Amino acid sequence: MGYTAIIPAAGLGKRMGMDYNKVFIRINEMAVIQMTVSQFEKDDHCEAIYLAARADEIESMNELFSDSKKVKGIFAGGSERQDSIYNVLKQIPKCRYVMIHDGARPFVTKDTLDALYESVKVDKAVICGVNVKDTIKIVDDGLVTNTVPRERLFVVHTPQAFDYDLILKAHREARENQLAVTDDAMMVEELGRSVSVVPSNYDNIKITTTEDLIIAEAILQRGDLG
Ligand SMILES: Nc1ccn([C@@H]2O[C@H](COP(=O)(O)OP(=O)(O)OP(=O)(O)O)[C@@H](O)[C@H]2O)c(=O)n1
Ligand SMILES: O=P(O)(O)OC[C@@H](O)[C@@H](O)[C@@H](O)CO
Repeated sequence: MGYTAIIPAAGLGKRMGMDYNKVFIRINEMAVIQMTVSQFEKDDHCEAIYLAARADEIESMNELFSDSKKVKGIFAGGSERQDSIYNVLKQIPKCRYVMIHDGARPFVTKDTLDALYESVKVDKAVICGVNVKDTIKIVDDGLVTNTVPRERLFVVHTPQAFDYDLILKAHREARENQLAVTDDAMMVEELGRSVSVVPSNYDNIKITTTEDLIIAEAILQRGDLG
């Protein structure tokens, strides 16, 4: 038994400042979204991939993945990331486990996918991330009010892996309660359910601003992505 991947790619990429969606930016001839999807194509545990795309980009997305054996559906996204994911979740065939992964994170590795997959079979809700490298302070009106002990601080990445029934319920309740979230695990936390954590790595960046494109080129040039 494997998992189904849900990849939201229906954003605007406003912070990238380009006049098109950042997931279509090509680095070394390959669009970011193609790189992201290829990491799941290579993973034997991944049984199917579903994407969320902006309504006017579904056709281009279909063309990009017309030869894919695993991309089984591309659905219209919504106005927020969580709307895009819900729209996919409610339309896909019921499955045991899902991994939800940003279309804009092309460097997820097999190690991270394996750690999430092994853990979700036991824990039902699992995220990945890395330790904070910098000192973190709370600043109010330009003044430091607190320095937060960083040992317990974690930078959260995707994929996030869930039991399908649990994440569907979490999304439904979040919608009912108009809960705005920045990741999927927050909705599971809101249900009072525990969420476990496995390591990601510092390469698993989200392509968000132009600086990230320079890092992305460097990672690709290194040529050792797992
Ligand atoms: N309504 C939305 C918003 C975001 N996403 C996707 O969610 C992922 C992570 O979101 P983020 O980096 O915030 O992307 P954008 O919303 O495109 O970026 P920005 O906030 O700069 O516009 C991206 O792959 C993006 O395409 C989505 O599917 N639907
Ligand atoms: O807050 P942003 O819009 O940059 O990103 C939202 C999510 O994609 C992001 O929080 C997850 O990738 C987990 O970090």
